[in-house]
Amino acid sequence: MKRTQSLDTSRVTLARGGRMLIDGVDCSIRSGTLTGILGPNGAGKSTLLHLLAGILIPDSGTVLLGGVPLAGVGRRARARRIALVEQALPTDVAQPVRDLVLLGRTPHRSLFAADGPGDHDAADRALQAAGAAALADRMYETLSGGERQRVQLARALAQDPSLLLLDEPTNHLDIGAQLETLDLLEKLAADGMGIAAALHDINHASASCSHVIVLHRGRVAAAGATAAVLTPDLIRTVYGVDAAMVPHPQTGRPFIAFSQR
Ligand SMILES: Nc1ncnc2c1ncn2[C@@H]1O[C@H](COP(=O)(O)OP(=O)(O)OP(=O)(O)O)[C@@H](O)[C@H]1O
Repeated sequence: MKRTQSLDTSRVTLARGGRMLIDGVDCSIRSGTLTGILGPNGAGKSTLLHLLAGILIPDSGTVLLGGVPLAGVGRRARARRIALVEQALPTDVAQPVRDLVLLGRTPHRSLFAADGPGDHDAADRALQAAGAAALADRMYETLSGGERQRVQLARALAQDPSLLLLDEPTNHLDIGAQLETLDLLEKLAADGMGIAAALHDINHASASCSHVIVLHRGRVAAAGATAAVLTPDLIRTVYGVDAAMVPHPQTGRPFIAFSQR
């Protein structure tokens, strides 16, 4: 079981070029939950993830890690608790996959120490969990987009974080790999990790996320338990499309059929 951990934002704002990208956002990511961050293109999903990861500093408001201002947590201490898988994956990394995944262990080692057996075990477990074990000896730059996605997830898991932030983690993946990834995220959350994932596929959120935060033009349009938040009204307001909900024939969870208004 992971150490209990939380990320909270309180009235967080960020402006760029005279525009509010994030405008007074309050949100919470809790241990043991898988939270989908939803919203149309440009709504602020990636920006919010970067604020939660401490990569961007808010203009006003606070981000709290376990109740402590994130701004005061050092980089290594932060990296021991929070891992981020970015949307734009690097392509020009001339490195074997195993070495790249081992980089996830850096925050856990003393500054100039070499990788120990524990680090190699953690990297192997992460590669296995992310479905990337067969890629361990490949050069990263020769991988396909979907293979890179798995390897970056493995690097983040090797970091052994309490909080995992992912920007469109099913991007580039075929349907089988998408479902495997969502299943893995659900299992990690059930095991105590706090996970937030920006998702475009609302049905992925409906099927897998315990909670959702729906952003619209940099603000929270709605947040809470997934089934309560994802209503046809909300979807119409935020995405401008009609939505009909039916129970999924296998899981019983809401399945959403979309149509243009
Ligand atoms: N450095 C910047 N300067 C100016 N505008 C920016 C900057 N970074 C992001 N933006 C704008 O902020 C808005 C939010 O961007 P963000 O990437 O967070 O959206 P998103 O919800 O992740 O979008 P998508 O679904 O398209 O990935 C967009 O309109 C984007 O153009």
